[in-house]
Amino acid sequence: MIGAGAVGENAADRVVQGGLTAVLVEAELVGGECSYWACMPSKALLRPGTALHGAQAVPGASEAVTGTLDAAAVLKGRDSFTSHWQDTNQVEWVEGAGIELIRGRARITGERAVKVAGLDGDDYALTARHAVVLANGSTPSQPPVDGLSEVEYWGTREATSAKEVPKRLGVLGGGVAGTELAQAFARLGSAVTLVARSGLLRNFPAEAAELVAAGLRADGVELRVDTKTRSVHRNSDGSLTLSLDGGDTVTVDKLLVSTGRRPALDGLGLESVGLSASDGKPLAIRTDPTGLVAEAAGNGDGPWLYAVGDAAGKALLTHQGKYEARATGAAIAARAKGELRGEPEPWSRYAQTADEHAIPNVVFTDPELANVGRSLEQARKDGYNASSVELPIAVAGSSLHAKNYEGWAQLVVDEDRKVLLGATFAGPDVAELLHAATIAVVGEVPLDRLWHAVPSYPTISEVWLRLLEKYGL
Ligand SMILES: Cc1cc2nc3c(=O)[nH]c(=O)nc-3n(C[C@H](O)[C@H](O)[C@H](O)COP(=O)(O)OP(=O)(O)OC[C@H]3O[C@@H](n4cnc5c(N)ncnc54)[C@H](O)[C@@H]3O)c2cc1C
Ligand SMILES: NC(=O)c1ccc[n+]([C@@H]2O[C@H](COP(=O)([O-])OP(=O)(O)OC[C@H]3O[C@@H](n4cnc5c(N)ncnc54)[C@H](O)[C@@H]3O)[C@@H](O)[C@H]2O)c1
Repeated sequence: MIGAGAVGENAADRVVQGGLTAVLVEAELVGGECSYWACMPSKALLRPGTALHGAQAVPGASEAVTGTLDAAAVLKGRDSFTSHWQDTNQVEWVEGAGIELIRGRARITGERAVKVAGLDGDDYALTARHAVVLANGSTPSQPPVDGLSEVEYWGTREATSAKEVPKRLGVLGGGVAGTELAQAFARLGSAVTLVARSGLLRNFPAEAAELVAAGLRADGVELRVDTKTRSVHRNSDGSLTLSLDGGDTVTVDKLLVSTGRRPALDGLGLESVGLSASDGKPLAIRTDPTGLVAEAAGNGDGPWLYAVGDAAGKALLTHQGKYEARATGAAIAARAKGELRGEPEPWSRYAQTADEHAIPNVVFTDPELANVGRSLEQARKDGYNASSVELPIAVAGSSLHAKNYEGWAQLVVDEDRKVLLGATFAGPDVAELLHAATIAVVGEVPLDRLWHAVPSYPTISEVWLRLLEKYGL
């Protein structure tokens, strides 16, 4: 396994559980991006603000919570969630799971052959008996903004590990990372301006994204959407000035650039197994449902090169990468034992079938945005005879949850089979509603049976009943 992030760890674990041996090669910290610079620290920065705002929205409790966030305590809590950027516990887990660890940077030198430049100064040449798995994550993209490469700016690593809260923070990019971190820092006390060349959270239904935008505005974030950033320059006092299309400028003390990520495929030696970039585009790979890399030399004769998680580029999310890793690890072990030949059955334990139908996504802003499966547009594009039903979330559970609760929900229905293709919820604390939708999509639960899944009264889940009623059940 090249890369000991959450995904590599899971692939190695499954392989060992399947009776094989596994070596994890890690160039930085065991646990990867999610543990130290992504999911965990960003959620640790967001959660205190959500808890405080949640209490402030409940009459009776709001009178008791009249202060603001303690930024120093929030940063301290974040430090604890990242184990102070030490991977001792994760290394213990790896050893306990019977997995070998080599610290160093790996590259592929041929079929089943990996060379590691060890952090101890030694080189290691490894030959896999069965498989090599790319689980080495993704790298941030740098947008083509004049002057950006000449100034110091924050990526998500610097933002999630920040030791201080900047007075003025600029955020470039209106995706998930930009939106979450803009709100986290606004609530910690920064004056935040978020510049997005298109809208905010464009991959989600507009009604849901608009609720998040309203939440950010309420926290004082200045949103400059549909605005291109032309250039950036550094001023003599160290601040940075962004020049926007239309002539406006924004001056900030720190600039976070969060304009997407792509699989980290450069410098991995993939050209040695016939995989190279063409037409001036970055190298891209395709994987089958077991994670097997298409067109890698030798994969046709005896499957050996797999990619999972961010490196595979199907879904840049920890939980989905770990799911891919479980399927791939199981497939490698089964192929080694001759229990699996060719492609596996969809929805079997060797196949990453949910990647095609049900990727759950939560944006941990306040309000939250939670989504699984296909949007109406995607469903129609993919050839489904799809319809949708949507509603504001206004049930007894939501009105009890917070004063002036505002939320929105949508179900996307396959009209031919009368099953759900997707669902979206936006509103305070809707993330926990998502798994019910994921189960309904993965289980292809017929709507007339879903009707019998009665939501408890008074919970926010009662919106399910309202949606099904509006659909006509
Ligand atoms: C700010 C932010 C917040 C996020 N929040 C969430 C969230 O809340 N929920 C969620 O599901 N996802 C979230 N994500 C996405 C999530 O972090 C990734 O999907 C996840 O980390 C991918 O795991 P991975 O194991 O594939 O890659 P990584 O975690 O990147 O691990 C890859 C590992 O490979 C190592 N490596 C790379 N190249 C080599 C090499 N040549 N040799 C040896 N080792 C190598 C790296 O050092 C790294 O440790 C967030 C991302 C960001 C940026
Ligand atoms: N809660 C979560 O699960 C969570 C949180 C943060 C990040 N992530 C994952 O990490 C990955 C990276 O996050 P992200 O927000 O950087 O990526 P993203 O793909 O979600 O958003 C990137 C944003 O940058 C914009 N952009 C791209 N090029 C630009 C340019 N040249 N100028 C201006 N804007 C530009 C895009 O329009 C988009 O709005 C995502 O794939 C996401 O799935 C997940």
